[in-house]
Amino acid sequence: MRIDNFLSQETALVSKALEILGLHHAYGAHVVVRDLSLALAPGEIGALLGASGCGKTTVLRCVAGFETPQRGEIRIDEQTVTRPGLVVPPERRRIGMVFQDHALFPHLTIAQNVAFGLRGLDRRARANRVAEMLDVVGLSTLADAWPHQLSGGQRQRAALARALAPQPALLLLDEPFSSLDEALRARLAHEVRALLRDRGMTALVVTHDQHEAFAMADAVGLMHEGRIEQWGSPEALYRAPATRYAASFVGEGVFLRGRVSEGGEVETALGRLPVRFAGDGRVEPGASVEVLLRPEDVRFEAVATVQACVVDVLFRGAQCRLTLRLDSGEEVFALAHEVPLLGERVGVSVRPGDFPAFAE
Ligand SMILES: Nc1ncnc2c1ncn2[C@@H]1O[C@H](COP(=O)(O)OP(=O)(O)OP(=O)(O)O)[C@@H](O)[C@H]1O
Repeated sequence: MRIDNFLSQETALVSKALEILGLHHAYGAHVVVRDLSLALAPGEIGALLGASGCGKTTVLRCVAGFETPQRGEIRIDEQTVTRPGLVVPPERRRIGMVFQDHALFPHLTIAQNVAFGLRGLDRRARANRVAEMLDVVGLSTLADAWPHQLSGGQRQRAALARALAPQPALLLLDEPFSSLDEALRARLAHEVRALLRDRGMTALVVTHDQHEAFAMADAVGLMHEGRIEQWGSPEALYRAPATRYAASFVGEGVFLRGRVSEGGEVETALGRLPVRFAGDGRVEPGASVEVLLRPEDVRFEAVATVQACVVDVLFRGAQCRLTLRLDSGEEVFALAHEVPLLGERVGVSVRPGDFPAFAE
């Protein structure tokens, strides 16, 4: 057997907890999801990240069974739940859901909310499962409280316990923490990731907040106008953006103009920089390109051959983010521990390594 045949058969054998193939959905004439495909292995946490209106929630609603796409197939735990001519109803998809707005039943206690999806179990098994789930999310002492007596973060934990209680095959989370303040959001994202990993739960999170996506997911799909622009680990999205859009959406940074030299490096106002081109990786010498520089790529130094003027200082506690204007008129960010004076001229250098570059 040829090695490539062997590999493709191996790949086919790896089970998938969620598979979306060629999904296409329009509301009337307005196409919002275009030929979108993705897969999650069992226990994997994926995130769809993107600007408002790019179609993330629509993908989630198709997976949940609330929307019927015009084309494409969705498989949950190897079972087809959506394809042309077949739409399995939401309650038969073995999914759990957590939404932004808590959606707890206000007239039921927290324990009764968690028990809601457990009608198939006898009284004792149900009580045990509720107690276990409340323990998992740290709400055991609030079992008899009413939803309005809980804080926003506690309500989201309760919603998570309710979604996980029936032991779904897949958990869907739609902007789960966006109604919470920033510090709590970061803490809960981290906690929920640990909890889902612990239980081996497969999950798909939809968010416009890259910090939330990075904190929770193993793989992130950056969506743009109904398509996945890039699918990869948070590190890959940040360090090796596949497109200029991905480079500008994820993280902070600036694009520095430059020209490709004979040796494949790029001449810029910060000197000759080694680069990596996305796509097929080839750009002709002489071509105009843009090089992505993140704040941590640029160093501010007392002595350096390139000088710049400090035009802005953003104090962030442990570090400051400086905006430095180069003699070319272009501005770059740099991180610094010391705070220089506004208007001061300082030396600038670039860390060793190569940088993502995009043809103009
Ligand atoms: N039921 C609907 N009928 C008509 N248009 C809709 C409907 N639901 C969503 N849309 C439109 O489809 C587009 C994508 O919406 P969707 O909610 O999927 O995007 P999103 O990326 O989740 O955005 P947000 O983060 O703002 O929720 C938007 O332009 C929206 O106005």
